[in-house]
Amino acid sequence: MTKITILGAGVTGMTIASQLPKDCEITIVGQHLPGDAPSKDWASPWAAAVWLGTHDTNEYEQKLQLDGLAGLRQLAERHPESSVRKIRMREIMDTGSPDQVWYQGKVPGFRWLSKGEMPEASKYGMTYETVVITPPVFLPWMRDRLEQRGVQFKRVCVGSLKELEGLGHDILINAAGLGVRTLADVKDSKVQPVRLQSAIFKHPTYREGYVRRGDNYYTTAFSHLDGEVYVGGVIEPGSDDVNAYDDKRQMILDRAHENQPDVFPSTDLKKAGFVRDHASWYPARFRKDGGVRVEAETVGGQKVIHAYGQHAGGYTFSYGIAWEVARIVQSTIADTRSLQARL
Ligand SMILES: Cc1cc2nc3c(=O)[nH]c(=O)nc-3n(C[C@H](O)[C@H](O)[C@H](O)COP(=O)(O)OP(=O)(O)OC[C@H]3O[C@@H](n4cnc5c(N)ncnc54)[C@H](O)[C@@H]3O)c2cc1C
Repeated sequence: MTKITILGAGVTGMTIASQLPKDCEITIVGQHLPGDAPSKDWASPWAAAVWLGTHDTNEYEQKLQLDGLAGLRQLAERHPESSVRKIRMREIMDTGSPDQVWYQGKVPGFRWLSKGEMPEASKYGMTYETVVITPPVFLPWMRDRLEQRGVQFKRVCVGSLKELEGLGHDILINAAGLGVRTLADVKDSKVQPVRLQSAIFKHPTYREGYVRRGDNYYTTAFSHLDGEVYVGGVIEPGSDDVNAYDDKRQMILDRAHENQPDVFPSTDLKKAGFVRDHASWYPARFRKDGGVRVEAETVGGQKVIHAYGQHAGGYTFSYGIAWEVARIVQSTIADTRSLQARL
């Protein structure tokens, strides 16, 4: 039986574990595990979390994202208790051109918006069916399912991949998110934190997703289909500051009001149903720095498969990365077997 250790118990590590061959013995190790008290030292519990096509991506990353949507849609259909649910998204673009929308015609229910469906100043827009996830439900649900199928979880904090060697695995999967910056034998400084301040509002009837993008701004309103709406946001690449600031909170509501006055009729936080701040960071490896990294490498004698760097898209890329890693694992096992057969 092939022994596999996965470093990282976020959405990336766990989705990978869920897609590995049944005859593998899998242990997930991490400093933070699903079910822990809330901590802002990892990203997965703090995602918005919707499938949203990342615009600045290459063909390979686009495939990973489409596979991500396919996997999440299957969960929505077969396991609604996972919190994954289908939702309609509306994207309004004040920048770029329609030919940059690589997912046109590739995601369910895609259609361009008519002029009358968009603000006058906008260039173009689209709507399609996507998914929304509630991380505090999804992460423990996935952990439970994996444990029921024999996957072990261990709390471990390491300074390098080398420190995991003693676990005796055949393959080590590195899904450590921002941790890859500091692991001594990875030290990928191209991965950086991106701070995102958003806010949660109560809204009993709003049940869709909305995004408006411009050159230097973006605004979002994602219903979680449970009476709460995630309203974003202020993005600051390079910062891991998890504090929420008054002026930014007000700016978020002002923009929501400007874009969807029917949903957010007041710019008064109390009247608008403000519930709480939502400020955290996600690990990103931008396209110019190589983008998402899914590849095998031998590190200090260990067979390692890296899986990290997916912009604001750990959920968007989840099953895409998991299927790609599973494919690399299968071919690594096949190579090892044929090598053994020749000896
Ligand atoms: C406000 C916000 C909104 C977002 N919205 C979306 C969205 O709508 N859609 C979407 O797809 N994504 C979204 N994201 C991004 C998403 O949250 C991340 O891409 C995703 O969570 C990354 O998951 P991960 O498993 O790779 O890393 P993480 O969740 O950070 O997990 C890393 C794991 O590695 C472990 N680890 C790291 N270093 C070490 C070490 N040295 N020793 C031991 N363990 C270690 C950690 O303890 C943890 O278990 C959002 C993020 C934020 C903050």
